[in-house]
Amino acid sequence: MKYDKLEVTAIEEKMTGLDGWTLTGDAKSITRSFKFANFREAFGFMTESALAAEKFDHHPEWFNVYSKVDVTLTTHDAGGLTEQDFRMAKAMDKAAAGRIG
Ligand SMILES: C[C@H](O)[C@H](O)[C@H]1CNC2=NC(N)=NC(=O)C2=N1
Repeated sequence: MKYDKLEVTAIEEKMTGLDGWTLTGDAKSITRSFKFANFREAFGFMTESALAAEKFDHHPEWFNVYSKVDVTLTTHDAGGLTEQDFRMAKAMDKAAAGRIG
């Protein structure tokens, strides 16, 4: 499935409904830093996110150190943001809910 790159106006509208995420200066990706109580919780979040990534065929760029997971979402195939990134952001928020330390 091919997803179209979103226009800046559509991105800005979507950002208003997405708490905690930041649009990067080039408007090609969104980022969020998740902090958990410990590594177990962080890895649980990553495991649940990985299953969502496979389901959506959309994979995060992420960097984990102990209880922190820094996430960047972008659609490599489109060279920017698509519906897939916002779908994945919501799935990751859901995976983090109740786990935030
Ligand atoms: C073949 C496969 O569908 C593509 O390579 C998918 C896999 N996961 C992906 N993840 C992300 N973030 N961007 C993509 O463009 C992408 N493409």
